[in-house]
Amino acid sequence: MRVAIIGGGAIGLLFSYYLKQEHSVVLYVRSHSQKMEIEANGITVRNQEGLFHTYVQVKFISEWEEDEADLVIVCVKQYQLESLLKDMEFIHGQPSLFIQNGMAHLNIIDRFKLNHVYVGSVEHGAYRENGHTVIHTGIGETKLACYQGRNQKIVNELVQTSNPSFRFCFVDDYKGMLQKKLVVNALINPLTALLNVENGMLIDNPHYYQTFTEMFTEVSTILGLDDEQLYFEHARQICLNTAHNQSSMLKDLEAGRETEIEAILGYLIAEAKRLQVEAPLITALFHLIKGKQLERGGK
Ligand SMILES: NC(=O)C1=CN([C@@H]2O[C@H](COP(=O)(O)OP(=O)(O)OC[C@H]3O[C@@H](n4cnc5c(N)ncnc54)[C@H](OP(=O)(O)O)[C@@H]3O)[C@@H](O)[C@H]2O)C=CC1
Ligand SMILES: CC(C)(CO)C(=O)C(=O)O
Repeated sequence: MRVAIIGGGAIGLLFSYYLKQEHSVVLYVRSHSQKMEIEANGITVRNQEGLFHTYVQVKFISEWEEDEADLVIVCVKQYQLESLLKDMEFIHGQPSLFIQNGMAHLNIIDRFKLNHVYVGSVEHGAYRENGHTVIHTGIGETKLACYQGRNQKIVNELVQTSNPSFRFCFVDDYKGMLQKKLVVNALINPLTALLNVENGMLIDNPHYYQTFTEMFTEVSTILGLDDEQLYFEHARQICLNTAHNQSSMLKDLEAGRETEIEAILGYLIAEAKRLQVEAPLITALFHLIKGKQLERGGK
């Protein structure tokens, strides 16, 4: 399959490396220096087993040619999506997979009226060390679901990608899949970022855990979750499994980057308003994260 990957960040590099093993991959980046770096060094992945390299074709996003891919995997952050889709009208007709955390990207996708859309929930952990190196910190799987249109052949080709360190699995219910990840990110990311603690501390410290459970009550009410216990246990378990990780939001704040707070709590607050449900705790956390971003020179 011909796969186009947009964005050479942590996830874009990770997907490029693993998918290159079985597919034809073109990685689209926007900076000249990153293009040169990848052309010179290839892509390097570091995981528990060592350092691995591969070479992929790399192009500027401005060099996109129509019908160049069977599947476009969009690996930019949620807050970068709108301007990408505005600039790249030509990808609108192509089967595309969006892997952003949170659920706010669905509103953006809806506005652009794309034809064949898959959404994904990435359970890997990764961060970019430099323009061509990604550290694969946690091996999980990528869940895929159909959002608009359906081309089972494309999904099957990904599901059949056989590397045990990079599995895909198809799920029927896109909403349940995204909500499950949203609950995890809503409970873990803002609290760890504000408290400056590793994920496991939210369970170990009884005061933080109390807040974690109160946040869950608010999130669950907004999302109207049926099987509350299942969602709560899932989030608690991820916290334990990633006990020594720093959440992506904590890392973003520390590095002075914009966070994905709008995609996570911003989405939930908008839902709460729409449903006329009170959400004082997550609203406070939302503003505290926005405040921290401002303090560090962001928006
Ligand atoms: N990292 C992780 O472990 C996980 C991430 N995710 C999700 O994956 C998404 C991507 O995350 P991550 O890879 O960490 O983020 P990064 O910030 O590392 O990567 C985003 C990349 O997109 C590039 N980009 C932005 N706009 C454009 C554009 N118009 N054209 C071309 N490239 C563009 C950026 O380029 P530049 O470098 O030039 O700014 C950057 O390299 C997020 O939404 C996140 O929620 C989900 C699960 C785990
Ligand atoms: C699962 C978790 C919370 C792991 O840190 C994550 O997805 C993130 O940090 O964004």
